[in-house]
Amino acid sequence: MKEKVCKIDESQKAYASLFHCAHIIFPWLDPTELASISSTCKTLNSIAKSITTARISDASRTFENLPIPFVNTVDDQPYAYFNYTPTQTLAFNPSFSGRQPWGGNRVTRPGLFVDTVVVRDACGCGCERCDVELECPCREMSAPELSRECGPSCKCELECGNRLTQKGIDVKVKIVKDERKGWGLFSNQVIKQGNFVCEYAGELLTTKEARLRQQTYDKLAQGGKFFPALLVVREHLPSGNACMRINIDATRVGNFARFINHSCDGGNLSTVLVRSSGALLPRLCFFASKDILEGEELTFSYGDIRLNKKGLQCFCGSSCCVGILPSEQT
Ligand SMILES: C[S@@+](CC[C@H](N)C(=O)[O-])C[C@H]1O[C@@H](n2cnc3c(N)ncnc32)[C@H](O)[C@@H]1O
Repeated sequence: MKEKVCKIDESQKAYASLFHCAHIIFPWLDPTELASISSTCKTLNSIAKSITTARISDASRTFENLPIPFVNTVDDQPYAYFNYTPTQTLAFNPSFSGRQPWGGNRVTRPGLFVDTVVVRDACGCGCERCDVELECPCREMSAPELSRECGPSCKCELECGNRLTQKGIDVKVKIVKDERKGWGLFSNQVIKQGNFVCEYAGELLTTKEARLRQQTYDKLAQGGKFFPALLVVREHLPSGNACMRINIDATRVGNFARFINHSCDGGNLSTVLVRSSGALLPRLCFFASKDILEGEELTFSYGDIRLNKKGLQCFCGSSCCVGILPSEQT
């Protein structure tokens, strides 16, 4: 009798260890791995299900202030899988296959991402309260589509009134699947014209690397199942000549802005390059260009140039739709 009790203890211990290990390991698995391991036994299946439910409920892995849920009523893909960064990051090696835990009980920053690339000894402001000090030098605007905020070289902290785009998301959004456009970003509340929506975060690439990746992405996108998110931003001089080019690739590593689809009518978002004092590069930020209703899709124009006349078909549905997505020489 005594021996039997011991045996039960042992198997209970083994079961508890399996349960414990699964909770640690499963958040690191990709959807295919999770699906195959969940078919092995009932317990693992229920742990995998709880991970999937948590992933569906928040694309941002709690990196953002508000959860960003996935909604899919068109097929059985519950969520899109990618690595998350809330702000821009240096490029990873092309062979990078990094993973982040997602959907577990504990969320820890995996140390995968670098902070803002700063300029050492750059000038910043010395204000105590930039929102009341009108003379704050960081406030000056250099162009209508370029805004300036306080940054890493300033004395003020994140609570400063002149760091609007650095505090993360402040509006409710969701990611909804469409049969033809793939996932898209939708508002989950009314958003007033002029409100900050989000930054476009991803890997910062050299132009050489951007061109290489674009070639690969173009081929993969032909199949209709791959959605690249490489954005090229050009900063222009008043003369109209481009003076700086930034390549942001949110395909493998990015934030929820990677789900914003194109609209030929310009959509309801405008892009602004935001420079912050002491940061080497500006960040691309989206603001509401008009009042946006709850449930409306958030879109912007990917550009006007369509070099590839046989490019991907556009399904924006606007009255001025050109029929193909913008494409230009990267
Ligand atoms: C930045 S991603 C947008 C999110 C993407 N729909 C997804 O599922 O991940 C850009 C890609 O989405 C698709 N896309 C964006 N706007 C579209 C549109 N108006 N019509 C058709 N496809 C679109 C194209 O495949 C494009 O390369």
